[in-house]
Amino acid sequence: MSDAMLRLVNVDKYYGPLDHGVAAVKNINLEVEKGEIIALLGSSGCGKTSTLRMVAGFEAVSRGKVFLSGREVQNLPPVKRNVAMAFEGYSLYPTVTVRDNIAFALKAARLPESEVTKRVAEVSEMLEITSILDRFPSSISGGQQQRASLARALIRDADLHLLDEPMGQLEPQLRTLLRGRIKYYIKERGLTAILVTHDQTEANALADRIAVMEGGVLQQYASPEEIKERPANLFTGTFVGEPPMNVFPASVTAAGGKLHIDLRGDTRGDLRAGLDLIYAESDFAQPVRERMLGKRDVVIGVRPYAVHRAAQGAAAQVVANQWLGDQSHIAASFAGKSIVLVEHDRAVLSEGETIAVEIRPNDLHVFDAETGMAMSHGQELA
Ligand SMILES: Nc1ncnc2c1ncn2[C@@H]1O[C@H](COP(=O)(O)OP(=O)(O)OP(=O)(O)O)[C@@H](O)[C@H]1O
Repeated sequence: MSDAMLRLVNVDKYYGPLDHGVAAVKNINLEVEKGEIIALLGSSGCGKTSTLRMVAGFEAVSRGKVFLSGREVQNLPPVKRNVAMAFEGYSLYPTVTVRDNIAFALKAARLPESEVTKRVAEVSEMLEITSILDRFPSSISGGQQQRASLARALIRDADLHLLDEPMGQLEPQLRTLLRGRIKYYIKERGLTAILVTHDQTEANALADRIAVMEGGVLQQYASPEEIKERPANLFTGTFVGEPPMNVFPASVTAAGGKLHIDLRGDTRGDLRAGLDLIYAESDFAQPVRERMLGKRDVVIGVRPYAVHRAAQGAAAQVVANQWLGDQSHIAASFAGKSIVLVEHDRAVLSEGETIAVEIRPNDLHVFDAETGMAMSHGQELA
């Protein structure tokens, strides 16, 4: 057996009868090593909170096993699992001050007074709540309550820290500041944490590995870089990355030493239909080429920052050009759909202007149109 801090083995969650109720989590397998920060990332209803609550013990596991620090815990109540939690709605005790709320677990564990004082000061400074320590929960804002609740969880010695949207109520500037500090705090103390978020920037900034979920199914579990560079399927490819990956249904054929990637246009509206991207066969490594040719229907994906304007490119008409202060986002009609380009300089382009865009072989992600699974990334097989 591995010595992972947390191990989920074939875990299902049904609300209602097994196999017939609402299937919120389907056959999840996940391992978290000691000292790791993991983000459960996905859109609303994908099952991330249900997963976290099963680990905490607030929701019963319908099927499968949960191991924490080597112990099988799925039948143990939350207090027996040695996990610390900051959950939305997991409220502070209203009758004691913020300071006593934060210190509660340490006092219960009979830590020396000086140690409690030191730790409360550290975590409060880190989360910018020192000035409200003597207030009662009812007299502080939602964002302050959230930080107090986070402090109460982070201060604890526990095998695992579970944080459900811990910064959901904070304004963007504060979130950005605290993200870095929370990561440092967790890493410095060697804590192991699972964070639930629907915010990919937060997941990328905080997590060592991201578990991307959709429809109750774990889609990919990998480092932020790996997920960006080698998305396991079309869902992960288009869900992670901002702006999202451009995707085009296509078919691939070879003739006369050339590889034709025929992007099938969407012929509705006044967008142009279809476009044939032509490459030399030798532009692609043989295994990649063979895999592409072996499938009738594929989906081609290319990240917005990998779409370049070039003298010899395929025609696209600019629909919008936005300067965001540090990069330009250009949307253009292309191959009967639209394509987005990101450029680091301020692009001087007006609506309706024709540009030529180039998509390099090394930047192509190819997915199986039928299953959505990745087939290749650039010159490597998936
Ligand atoms: N108590 C419940 N009873 C019945 N169905 C539930 C219950 N809690 C959650 N669900 C359903 O289970 C699925 C997964 O919900 P879950 O809360 O785990 O998703 P989530 O990804 O955390 O979403 P959010 O970000 O909106 O909290 C959803 O379809 C949801 O409607």
